[in-house]
Amino acid sequence: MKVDTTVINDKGTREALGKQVLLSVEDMDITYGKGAAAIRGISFTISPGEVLAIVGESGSGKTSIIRALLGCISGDGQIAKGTITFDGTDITALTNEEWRRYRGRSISMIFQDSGNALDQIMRIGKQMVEHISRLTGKDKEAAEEEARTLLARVALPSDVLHRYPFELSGGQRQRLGIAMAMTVTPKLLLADEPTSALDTTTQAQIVEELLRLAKDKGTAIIIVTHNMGVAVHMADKIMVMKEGRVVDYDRKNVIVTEPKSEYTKTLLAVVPSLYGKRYI
Ligand SMILES: Nc1ncnc2c1ncn2[C@@H]1O[C@H](COP(=O)(O)OP(=O)(O)OP(=O)(O)O)[C@@H](O)[C@H]1O
Repeated sequence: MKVDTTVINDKGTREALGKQVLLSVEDMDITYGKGAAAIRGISFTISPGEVLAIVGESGSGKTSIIRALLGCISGDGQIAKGTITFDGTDITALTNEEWRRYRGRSISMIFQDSGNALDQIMRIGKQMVEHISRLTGKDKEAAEEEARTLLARVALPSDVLHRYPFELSGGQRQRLGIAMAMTVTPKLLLADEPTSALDTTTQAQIVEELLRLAKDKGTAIIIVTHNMGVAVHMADKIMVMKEGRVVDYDRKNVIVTEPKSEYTKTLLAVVPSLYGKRYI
């Protein structure tokens, strides 16, 4: 089995990587129904502790790629071509049972509306304790302690444990979903517009928490965002998508200083006015 052990260096050429590549996607096409491939020729790699941002306008294919990595492309979508190698295994060939083992443990996901996936009429404490016990094997007391720690990490008070999801605001529910996704330290965390529903202060806090996860625990993070400012702030590598194709993919500093496509230049042009020079 071939695992890509190269990265794109600052000069835009591939070079051998000292550390192991965690995920390697090679020449992947995704089709929906019988039509031509909606997503074409996707190739990228990510190493432990690295943050990759996938940026692009609505419909450019970001969510399809994330879903392919989770084995759950929506509708009649499928991987028509290419390979996805995760931790040395070709995950395009997994059985449903094997997928279940991967999801939540090795690969975690934060959706745009993570909080809405919760049972709205079951107390949050009960849901968290069950979730933590199932993934970690901890007893009720230890799981409750862990639940408090996770809530603190996303700036939610521990009295949330006694409440129901429907009693929280949308932003609080999203933070709760993010806390649950952090229950185990996944090797790979996929985050699809994780902060778009949150106010600016909470967004910054969640971004810092995600970056800490990458730095301290070596979790590789793929963040999907339409916001180039967030990508430039967070990511080590940036992949820019347009109409189902990659138009730029490189280390952040290369994307910022020498973008290849006009589209990337357009996205970058609005960043300083929105976020100030400190992100560049
Ligand atoms: N279930 C589906 N059936 C048919 N086509 C689909 C389906 N899901 C996505 N597509 C098509 O695939 C392409 C990429 O969509 P995708 O949702 O991956 O884009 P996106 O960049 O994540 O968009 P957004 O930012 O709006 O979430 C689009 O042309 C879309 O119409």
